[in-house]
Amino acid sequence: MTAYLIRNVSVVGGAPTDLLIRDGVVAETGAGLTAPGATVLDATGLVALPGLVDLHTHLREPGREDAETVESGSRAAALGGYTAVCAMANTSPVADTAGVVEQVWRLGREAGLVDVQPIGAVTVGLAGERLAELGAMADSAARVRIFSDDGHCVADPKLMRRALEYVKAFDGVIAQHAEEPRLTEGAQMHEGEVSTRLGLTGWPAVAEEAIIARDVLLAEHVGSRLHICHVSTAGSVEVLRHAKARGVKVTAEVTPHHLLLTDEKATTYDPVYKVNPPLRTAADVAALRAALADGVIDIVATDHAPHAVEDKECEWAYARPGMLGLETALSIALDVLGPQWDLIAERMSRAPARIAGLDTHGLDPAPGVPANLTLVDPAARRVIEPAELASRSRNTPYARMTLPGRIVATFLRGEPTVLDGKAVK
Ligand SMILES: NC(=O)N[C@@H](CC(=O)O)C(=O)O
Ligand SMILES: [Zn+2]
Ligand SMILES: [Zn+2]
Repeated sequence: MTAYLIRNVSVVGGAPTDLLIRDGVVAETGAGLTAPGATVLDATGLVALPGLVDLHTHLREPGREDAETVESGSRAAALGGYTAVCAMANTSPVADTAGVVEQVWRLGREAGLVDVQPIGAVTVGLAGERLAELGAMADSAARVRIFSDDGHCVADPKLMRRALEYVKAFDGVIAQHAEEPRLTEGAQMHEGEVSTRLGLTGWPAVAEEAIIARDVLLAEHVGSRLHICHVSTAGSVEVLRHAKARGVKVTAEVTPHHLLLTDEKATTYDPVYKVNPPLRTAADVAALRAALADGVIDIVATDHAPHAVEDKECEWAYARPGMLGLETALSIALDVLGPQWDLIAERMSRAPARIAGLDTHGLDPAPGVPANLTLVDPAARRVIEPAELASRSRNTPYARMTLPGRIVATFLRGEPTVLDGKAVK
């Protein structure tokens, strides 16, 4: 194993120091380190963060390998500064058995670019009718702890209650895609002034807020852990604030796109802006940013949702919802939050690692800590070229935008997965 001596790096925004990485861990830190035989990286001006952890990634394998594979998604993740991703269960077949979650887990290990932690489905086939074999997935080699029907809402309150009760035994968590389906039939975009103007069927904020309100009450009743996927409205933030004040064990995520973009984008009719939940109003964006700063929203999660060209470059009504996220998330966070490195480390690495129970991730670089980390150049600016992305898909809403920050290197257990901004394998 090669040792790496990273010189003059700011650890989570602190004063420049050296980091020696050896045998998979951070061996030493301090000014003026020497290490004969180590590969030296001059990191002057760079910031070291604990490797980013994404709680919400769609890898599309098995089933839609044309849109993404575990390997291509892992490479996109590493290039985005991630060392671990949680892979959503809405694959084909659905990840609702020990067999499928073990397959995804093994493919992740073989790719070896990030740790891929499979998420298991809550219900068989995501159909919302019968609970999947949650215990078998938890006991499998993949050690599943997060369960989600993402893409669909667990709409039946009785099933949701039973799922929450079931995962309590092994400290699991149910990650809910909060969407009351009866309120979003035929929905194409956020219900509001813009949808009225465009004559498109709306997806009202209350469809999200009603499910979150119900589920925080259920989680409180049962005493289980609940996680809310892709929170998108100001009203949801108020429900979560209330629940957290009562001590409910609820955590919540916001996506980079909901922190930056609004429903005005729909006026272009470009389906790249079609996403679920939909882009909301500027007032929602402001409330989400404030909630991320004050902790009512715990984490940024990408909801990286690759789609093949034919599913995206068509009429708005026929396009699949979803956007790429892994390769641009840190840049959007930098744009939105500025260089608040401790906050970025907390919301994009430490807190998601805690929620997922990934105890070798989300740890600030310090002696003895597993060397899962990323080096960011905050001064760099880059133009997003869809054709240059490592993802197999091209549906980024940031095409040709100039964004701040660049991932220079990523280390997974002491081995570089990215060097000089390029994937090592
Ligand atoms: N976010 C999306 O718009 N799409 C996701 C599903 C989901 O996250 O709900 C997908 O799988 O494509
Ligand atoms: Zn979802
Ligand atoms: Zn999703």
